[in-house]
Amino acid sequence: MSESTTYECMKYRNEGINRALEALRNGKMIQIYDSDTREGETDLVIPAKAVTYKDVKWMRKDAGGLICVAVDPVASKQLRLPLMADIVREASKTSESLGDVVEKDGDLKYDSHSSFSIWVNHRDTRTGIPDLERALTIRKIGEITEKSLSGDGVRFGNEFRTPGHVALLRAAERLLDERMGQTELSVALARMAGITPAMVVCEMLDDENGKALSKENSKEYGKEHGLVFLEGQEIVEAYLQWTGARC
Ligand SMILES: O=C(CO)[C@H](O)[C@H](O)COP(=O)(O)O
Ligand SMILES: [Mg+2]
Ligand SMILES: [Mg+2]
Repeated sequence: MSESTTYECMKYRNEGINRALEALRNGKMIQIYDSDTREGETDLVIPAKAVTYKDVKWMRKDAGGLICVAVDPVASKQLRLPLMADIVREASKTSESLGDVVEKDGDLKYDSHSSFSIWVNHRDTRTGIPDLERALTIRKIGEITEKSLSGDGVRFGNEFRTPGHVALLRAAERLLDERMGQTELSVALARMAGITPAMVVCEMLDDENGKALSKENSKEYGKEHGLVFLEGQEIVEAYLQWTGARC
């Protein structure tokens, strides 16, 4: 059986996973909550290639966190997307003040390191911030990820410039074996769905109390908007099933 049809034979005991994969294949939004012991945050999540300016508006107004695109580790390597912390560490060799500020072991209370890469705009944008322009940059990140994974020798800098207004996140090389942030959880789901593994994530924040939106309120929001809500552990278990699957 070919790679692209592998997912068709997979059905998961967890109905939420089946529904989430179906939604993602149809370019629809879902929610991913990482875990009570990590950030304790829920992100809105949608495939980059499917994003329209209305989705950017939705994330900006209803979620309110950072709008980022998580990129598969294989594509990240081929596209030479660096971790921002590595760039700053390198630059600190000639600028001492950067050495003070760069992320160090133990800095993050919820993980070993952040997944932030560079911030980009597509070269066809003007300022890069309006919903239409961010949507264009995001879709183009989806397209270049797809091209890169299909073996096209693409050059990231031909299409994008940095600094920009869309944050790239580089998924960990060993994906869920290494890190269980929404960066890796969303990319794992994309692989399972058989879609391009470039995924938009945006944290849901609470307008009333200044905190991240609680799990309960995120679920309630999801019910009102017909979104599938998944927790990190559910994705980890399904991904294990997927990686061990022989159809
Ligand atoms: O910090 C973030 C970027 O705004 C978000 O938490 C996002 O979910 C991706 O990060 P992570 O993989 O660490 O959860
Ligand atoms: Mg975070
Ligand atoms: Mg997160």
